Amino acid sequence: MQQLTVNLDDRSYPIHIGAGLLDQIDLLAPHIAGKQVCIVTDDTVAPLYLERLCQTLAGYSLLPVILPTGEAFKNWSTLQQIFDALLNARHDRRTTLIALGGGVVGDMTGFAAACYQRGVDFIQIPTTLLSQVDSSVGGKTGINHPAGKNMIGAFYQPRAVLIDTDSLKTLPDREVSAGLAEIIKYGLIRDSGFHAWLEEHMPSLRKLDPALITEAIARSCAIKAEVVAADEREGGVRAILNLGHTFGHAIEAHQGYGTWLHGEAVGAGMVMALEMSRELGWLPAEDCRRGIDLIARAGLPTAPPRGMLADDFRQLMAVDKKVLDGQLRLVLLRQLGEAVVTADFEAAVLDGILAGVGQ
Ligand SMILES: NC(=O)c1ccc[n+]([C@@H]2O[C@H](COP(=O)([O-])OP(=O)(O)OC[C@H]3O[C@@H](n4cnc5c(N)ncnc54)[C@H](O)[C@@H]3O)[C@@H](O)[C@H]2O)c1
Ligand SMILES: O=C(O)C(=O)C[C@@H](O)[C@H](O)[C@H](O)COP(=O)(O)O
Ligand SMILES: [Zn+2]
Repeated sequence: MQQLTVNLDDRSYPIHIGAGLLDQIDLLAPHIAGKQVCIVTDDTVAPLYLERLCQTLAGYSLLPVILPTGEAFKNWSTLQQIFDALLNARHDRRTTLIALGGGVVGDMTGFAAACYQRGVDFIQIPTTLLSQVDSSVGGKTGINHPAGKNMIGAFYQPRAVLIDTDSLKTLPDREVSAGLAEIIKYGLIRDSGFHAWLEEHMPSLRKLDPALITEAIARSCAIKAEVVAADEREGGVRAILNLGHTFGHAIEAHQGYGTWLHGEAVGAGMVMALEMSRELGWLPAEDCRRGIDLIARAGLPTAPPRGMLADDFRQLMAVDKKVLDGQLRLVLLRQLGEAVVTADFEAAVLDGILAGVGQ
């Protein structure tokens, strides 16, 4: 088992990574203050892992809450189901919420924990590759709005993150590719050596080779933990974790949440960001080609959906959370492994990128 730490002073927390961790009560118990535990999951993950987690937590008073699966349900009415269950079962301020599932369950459980009785503890047990390398770490929680992704939420850190790599065995290939999008992101924004390592091992990573995927998870979590520790509430550098997301979130909202997976939209969005960085004369053409090749080799889309027009992008990108005083800011690359967050680009270059969409 490996352990990393997200360093945030008195709110620091461990990330445990290994096989079979779902059975290890000693990793969970230190982070559960009271007797009440509410396990939030979805109706795909529940039949796979809920029973096992309940057995691990047999000494506690357990309240399972099973939400409908998918991005389309990351909204107010699903969130309300969590509050209803907690109130009906008289959970008090010492309750601990546990998110057992992918990023949708994690984001909603974290937001519920941030709001319930003005804040209770929560633990992340991520079960998708994407949630293991990204969403379970860093404390961004929230729900979608029809007008834009993750528009309502809070920064609220978990007490611990427990990554059981065995849970990946049941993950569909399409979800593996979606997770690889965020892994590729880390190399592109922060670590060219990691990018080269991913180029070398992509076929085995897609097959979830146990040693390699564990290393990819640990390296990804280490980068995310470092960026979050430097800038918890995205006042500056944390925004580099948004590479491809301004385009990607627009794709998700335009297509209808859940039609394109988050990771797929980020894959296509990163291609747009890479191409824009090259067109600005910042990113060498060879680096751009390598980035796009790796995204394609991960089984991800490299172009936005047909039929999504430049104006669709413009409208949805205008509500991106990085927009300040009406000015769009994008995450772009100077070279492989070095990202910048900037509004300082020629509008014509973005026009050129958007002129190519819709075909
Ligand atoms: N908070 C953050 O920092 C952050 C970072 C990245 C993404 N996100 C959010 O995370 C969400 C995407 O997360 P996701 O890709 O995990 O999607 P998801 O939660 O929808 O899970 C994907 C699918 O896999 C299923 N599943 C989960 N674990 C499984 C397993 N072990 N075996 C089989 N099936 C399993 C789920 O039921 C679902 O159908 C988006 O809403 C995105 O905005 C948040
Ligand atoms: O943790 C972050 O910061 C990220 O930006 C990680 C992203 O992968 C993730 O999709 C996040 O939810 C996007 O945040 P948002 O603030 O753009 O909604
Ligand atoms: Zn993301």
